[in-house]
Amino acid sequence: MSYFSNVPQAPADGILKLSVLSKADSDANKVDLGVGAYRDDNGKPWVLPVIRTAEQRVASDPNGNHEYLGVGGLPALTSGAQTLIFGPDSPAIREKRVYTIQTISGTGANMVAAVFLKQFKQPADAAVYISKPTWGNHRSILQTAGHEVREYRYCNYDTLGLDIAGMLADLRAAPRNQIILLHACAHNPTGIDPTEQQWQQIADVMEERGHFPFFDCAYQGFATGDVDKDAYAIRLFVARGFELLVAESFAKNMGLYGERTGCLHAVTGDSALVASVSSQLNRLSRATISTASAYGAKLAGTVLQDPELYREWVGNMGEMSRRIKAMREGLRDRLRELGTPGDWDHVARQIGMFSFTGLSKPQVDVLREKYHLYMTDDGRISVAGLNSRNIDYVARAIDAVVRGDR
Ligand SMILES: Cc1ncc(COP(=O)(O)O)c(C=O)c1O
Repeated sequence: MSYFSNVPQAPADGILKLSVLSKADSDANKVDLGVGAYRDDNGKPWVLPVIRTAEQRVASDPNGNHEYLGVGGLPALTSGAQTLIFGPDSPAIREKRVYTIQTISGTGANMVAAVFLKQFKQPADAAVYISKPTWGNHRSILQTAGHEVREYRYCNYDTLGLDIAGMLADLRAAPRNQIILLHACAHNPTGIDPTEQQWQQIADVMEERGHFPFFDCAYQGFATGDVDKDAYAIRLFVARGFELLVAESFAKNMGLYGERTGCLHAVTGDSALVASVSSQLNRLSRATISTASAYGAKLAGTVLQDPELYREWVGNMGEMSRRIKAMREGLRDRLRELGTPGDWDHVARQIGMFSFTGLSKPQVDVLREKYHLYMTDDGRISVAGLNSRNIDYVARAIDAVVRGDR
């Protein structure tokens, strides 16, 4: 009998399966609205112009690019990332209450946070609460680290808006001192974020119940086009005195998908605790990956540290965000023109890279099989995959399935 005979087949990852199906489809009309990667109007990956400049700078580095960074990562990245998340005037940075470690993109940051929390959470049996729905990998990461995972209500599936009453009720009803995973901005998969006032309500309930905030920030700059506005929730929680963790990814907002560049930030209430917290995060990193990779960190670090490149980056993101908004409004307008049954305003109202269309699994299947249009089974589309050449086709295909095409 094989040593591996007790290994069951793992459930397929929805997004990866979709991307395999889409790659294998050679139809001329194919539209891939699955993966959340930024595309240009020709459907090709868009390399940010500022990253092209950073590439030239890094290539001319006289010290070469193959040096080992050492545990903790590249200081230019970790310090720049700290300012980006917490703001230039952050009390937590000024009072030296933050430790930042470089990670393998946002996924690695989530995993280091999950393992750290499993070892040190108080109480030891605290569960981690995730939004319903959330990024599919959250549950997998948290369970792999050994956490009990529970859900709080988030999406109102009738209006495709935020179920703030349900969310607050679930955070209130949870036992005290639980860990609450929150999307900092541009919620994946729904494209629905709390307003500033709703974030304050969330903070009120979390404070009342002693919950610990664990922010996942994978799309800073994608919600409003402004990195500072998109950090509102995190900065609010810090200003209100919460201790917290933030997982940060540069995959989307710098277009560094393949470089796997990210950070994990820990904010403590007391600077004296940073020494022990950082020693444990360094140990976890050392035990799993030693240290994250250098090249993407140098690119992102260069952009974050150079005021001129930083301004250019903000401009690039503004451009991305305007294009996504135009595509959202374009899709809504076309569906309205076609008289497609249903209220499609939510597509324009939602934010970030993703939208919840409200289409059903059977409708999603017909769109894929008959129209070569790829979206996840829950009806989520990556708006970044729309462009001026495919948007009419997408609207007509959606119109057909909504009217009952099978
Ligand atoms: C909510 C959320 N968190 C984290 C990630 C991790 O991204 P990456 O590991 O590519 O940085 C993603 C990517 O899809 C995401 O949507």
